[in-house]
Amino acid sequence: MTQSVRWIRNFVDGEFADPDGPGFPAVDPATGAEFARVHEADRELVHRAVTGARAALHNGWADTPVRERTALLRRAADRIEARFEEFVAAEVADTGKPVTQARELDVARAVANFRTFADLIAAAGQESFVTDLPGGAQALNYAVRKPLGVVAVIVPWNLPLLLLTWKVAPALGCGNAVVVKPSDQTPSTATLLAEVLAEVGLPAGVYNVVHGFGGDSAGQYLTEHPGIDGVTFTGSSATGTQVMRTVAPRVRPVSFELGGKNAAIVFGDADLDETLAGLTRSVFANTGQVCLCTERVYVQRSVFEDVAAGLVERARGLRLGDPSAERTNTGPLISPEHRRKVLDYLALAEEAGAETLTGGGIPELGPELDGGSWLEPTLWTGLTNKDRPVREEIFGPVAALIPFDTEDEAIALANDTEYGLASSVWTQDLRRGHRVAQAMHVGMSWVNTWFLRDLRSPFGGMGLSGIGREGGASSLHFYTEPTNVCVRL
Ligand SMILES: NC(=O)c1ccc[n+]([C@@H]2O[C@H](COP(=O)([O-])OP(=O)(O)OC[C@H]3O[C@@H](n4cnc5c(N)ncnc54)[C@H](O)[C@@H]3O)[C@@H](O)[C@H]2O)c1
Ligand SMILES: O=C/C=C/C=C(\O)C(=O)O
Repeated sequence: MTQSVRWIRNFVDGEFADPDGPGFPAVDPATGAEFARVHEADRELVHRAVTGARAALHNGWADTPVRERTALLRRAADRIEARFEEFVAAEVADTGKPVTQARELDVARAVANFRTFADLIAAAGQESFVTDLPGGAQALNYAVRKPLGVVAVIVPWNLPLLLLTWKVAPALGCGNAVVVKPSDQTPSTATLLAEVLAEVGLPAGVYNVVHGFGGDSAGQYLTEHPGIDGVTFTGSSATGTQVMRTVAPRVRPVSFELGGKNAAIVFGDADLDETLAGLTRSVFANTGQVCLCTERVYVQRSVFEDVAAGLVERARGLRLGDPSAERTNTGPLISPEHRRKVLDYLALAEEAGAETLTGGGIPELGPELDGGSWLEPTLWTGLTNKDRPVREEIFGPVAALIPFDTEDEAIALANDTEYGLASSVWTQDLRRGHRVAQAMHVGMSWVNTWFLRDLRSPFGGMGLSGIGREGGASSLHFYTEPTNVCVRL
């Protein structure tokens, strides 16, 4: 008897939609096994999603009172909590990440994203000014913010639910309708979120999911659709360039969270244990597949050997294995193709004369897992800022350790990049911590910590790392259009 196939479905205009065709596989990166099929949205279904979203806006969603919208966001948070383990299982199946991380980061942040924006939107005021005119007259200037409209939401595969809800929560809370295009590699939680939003009463057409790929597929059909009022995109810088080119003719606003080549600077006075713990997270979290991850570690020469030895010890202590095991803290890369890309950088590093302090190969984890996209956590020395593995984003569990002597030299080395996303500075001299953190050409700079988040603060990067910011008022500004009214009194 043929085993029945489980399908991951599109969600359009309030209903699940199953276009004809073979679909594409949903694969568990930990084992390499296909566990479901995904219905691929065609151009017609994307068109239905965009036009249905527009209709939903005009059928009342855009005029829904703020308190109703924020109450719905809170219900969504509560419902995700009620179905927490379903979301964890879906995220682990798609990404192979450890169940402990999916619980503590990915799904927990989805709940926090909805609650944070419910609070922020409920409390948001409007800008207004009393304008003094010559002769004692006055005018009143006030801005009313209206929804941007139909927003294309395109997200990557590394933190699928976290990044999806980081966009959808403020977008819906501000009265927009969204058409979501998840990564083809991590389709599950976007569809599960569709169930939840329908359960909590979101009107049909306000949240839509179209599955597929980028170019010549759902991603491109969506961004080139004339019915889109804006695009919020998180992904690689190269794709960001393509998306920007696609929407340019219609001058649509874009919010871009793109790639990075993030640096850490470790000064000789840093607290060694705290720094090693922080760097182990910043280099190897999510198997190095976090946009904020550190791939360049600049260490003051006086402590270089101690930091290198300590990081090697911690890298070797990471526990790769069955994602469902509580002891596992490191998963696979997302796919064989991505692992091939990271392995190519390992080869480039060897050619450039790197010394591999630890890792550099494919671990043997036993027959259950050897079909997965596993890679040993890897650290190099012997590279410089001129080498491609130090200049280009790798997006894997690898980092180059490079010595420096002076503060000015460290700042120059860290800023020597076309990216500008994140950095971390490790020192017990907090005046130096503030000074160096502010000298970084990045959107986010941490001191003696990493990836510590206040969701009200601006998140994002500059240069090749993106356009605009998300979080707090930054999100509310992107997902609304202000009209300033001036009344002569
Ligand atoms: N700055 C951030 O906050 C942040 C967060 C996570 C990941 N990222 C970046 O994302 C990258 C890894 O994710 P990825 O491999 O999924 O990125 P990607 O750019 O390949 O894909 C991202 C999304 O865009 C879609 N897409 C691809 N081509 C498209 C096109 N022409 N038109 C419309 N959509 C298209 C993909 O299907 C996917 O859903 C890394 O570069 C990482 O740095 C950045
Ligand atoms: O991989 C990128 C991580 C992005 C994280 C956030 O957008 C966040 O913490 O809000």
